[in-house]
Amino acid sequence: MSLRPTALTDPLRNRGTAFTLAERAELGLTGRLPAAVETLDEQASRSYAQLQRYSTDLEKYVFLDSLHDRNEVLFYKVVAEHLAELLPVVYDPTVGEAIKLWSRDYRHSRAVYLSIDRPEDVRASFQTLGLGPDDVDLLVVSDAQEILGIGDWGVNGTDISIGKLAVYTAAAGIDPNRVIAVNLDVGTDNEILLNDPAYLGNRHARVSGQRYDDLIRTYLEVATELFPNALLHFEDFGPSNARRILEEYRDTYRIFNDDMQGTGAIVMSCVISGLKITGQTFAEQRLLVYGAGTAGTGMADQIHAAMIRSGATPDEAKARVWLVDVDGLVTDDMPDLPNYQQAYARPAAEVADWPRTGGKIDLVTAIRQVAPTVLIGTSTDHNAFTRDVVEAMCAGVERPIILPLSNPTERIEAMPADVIPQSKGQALVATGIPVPPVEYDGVRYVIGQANNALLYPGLGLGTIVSGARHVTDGMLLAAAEAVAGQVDPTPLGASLLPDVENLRASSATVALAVAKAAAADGVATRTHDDLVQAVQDAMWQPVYTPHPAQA
Ligand SMILES: NC(=O)C1=CN([C@@H]2O[C@H](COP(=O)(O)OP(=O)(O)OC[C@H]3O[C@@H](n4cnc5c(N)ncnc54)[C@H](O)[C@@H]3O)[C@@H](O)[C@H]2O)C=CC1
Ligand SMILES: CC(=O)C(=O)O
Ligand SMILES: [Mg+2]
Repeated sequence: MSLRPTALTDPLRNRGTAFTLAERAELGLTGRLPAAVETLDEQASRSYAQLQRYSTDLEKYVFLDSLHDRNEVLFYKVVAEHLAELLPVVYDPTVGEAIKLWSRDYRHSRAVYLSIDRPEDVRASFQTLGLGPDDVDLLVVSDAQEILGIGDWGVNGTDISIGKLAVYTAAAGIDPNRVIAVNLDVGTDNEILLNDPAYLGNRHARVSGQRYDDLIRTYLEVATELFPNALLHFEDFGPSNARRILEEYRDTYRIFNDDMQGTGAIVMSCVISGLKITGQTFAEQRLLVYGAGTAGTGMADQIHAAMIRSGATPDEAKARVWLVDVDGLVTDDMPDLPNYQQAYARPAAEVADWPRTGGKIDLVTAIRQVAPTVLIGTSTDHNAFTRDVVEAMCAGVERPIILPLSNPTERIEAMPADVIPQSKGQALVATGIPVPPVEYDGVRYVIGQANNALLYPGLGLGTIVSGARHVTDGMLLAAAEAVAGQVDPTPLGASLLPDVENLRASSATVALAVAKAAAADGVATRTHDDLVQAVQDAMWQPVYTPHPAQA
């Protein structure tokens, strides 16, 4: 029996058993479906019940991934109805497990693959989609060098672009018909992949230097020329490339680096909430970042800028930031200091008499010397925030903000179930992964999820609605304040961030603030009489609209 492509095989058009008899006749589907005509609600109940039969999150991921490839509306209906439960399945942390197995479990190909070995194919690869200049709002691209906290996964990292896009749609109603997931396959340095016969990517080491830079430039030029209104989201690039690309191109193209800017902004939200409790200003903070790569230095940049806005001079602000990386406290006498750490390297003379272990100033020592008000973990160093670390933080300040942000679960610096009791309930904690509340001394501590997923969907929606030419610092700050503005963190045990359950409403609020900031910064290209309504109207809903053939 021949199974030629039909509306049943196109996930963007497919409705399965929800196709009416008239639609079935119109679309050439007569006799191709069982007799029942179901509602979307009935289909969603069945799919959710099917999902419950799987016991592991990875199995659930595979089930939802195939639903996504079968019927896009139904997939988003199920995810939207169970957002807090399913976000960790379609996204972080489960997506990390799926990425490790991606080539072996290869099922489908909804992304665009751009190969370093065929740069001449970039344009043709996008043209195969048959999309016009007004058809695309958003592209998410990754070269997969630093996927979450699990490192280099080459073409397997395609699923991070797809997962980030799924969150854009589930959380902020970005139209899934108007997005493109992209993998830049520049090779991989992951020996496991290079020696795995099942690996599907370019089987050579990562290419860097001029050829890499040329591919990035070609991608930016071609994507912008073909889809001039689209936001170009960069995800999980290595620290040096992430920063270089953002700095070089952010004034020319509409680009956004989620790990630097999105994470920086969600951390800003946490600190804004924390300061409502401590009653301090940004200029009074002392920030220690443990793991000074893409995300860590991106956060340092945004908190440094906030210190200046709240009254510190640039030098005073810089003197309130400390980075600790693999070689301990980052100082300006260290050889081969990467460019992204240089701005915050401490003068060696300043720390000459600080105690050293194995020649380096370790995390606990730095905390004892500095008494940070904010400790951020973006190191991938699992369990690095030991009891000693937490106690040293509490010895320095009354209510330390402690943010173990590394993903996925096997990389997190500390679990709140340990940090809360170790700090006797004093630490203000948020994590990158979702974690349950902690009961301690009769109080229920709700732990906010400081994952950029709470921020970037609304930021993207606001950028699209306003047609912003660039993503400005003002838009990032507006997003951070809009997220923090949705919670009252002052009751004991309250979360620093809004609940994931309310993510859709939260994203709309963020989008509104971002669109206003785009206008204030002079980068908006679209004006709306009623911005609130414009944001609502822009949010795609998982419903079956009248079929074109019936409309
Ligand atoms: N919560 C969130 O929204 C986000 C969390 N992250 C997480 O942050 C972590 C880092 O991500 P990226 O910055 O993209 O990676 P990266 O590779 O750019 O940075 C990691 C940094 O940690 C350092 N490091 C590694 N081992 C260390 C150790 N034992 N002690 C001290 N420093 C160490 C590395 O030298 C590097 O400078 C990942 O786990 C990632 O999942 C990243 C972006 C967003
Ligand atoms: C959340 C995220 O973007 C990361 O862990 O890389
Ligand atoms: Mg990331």
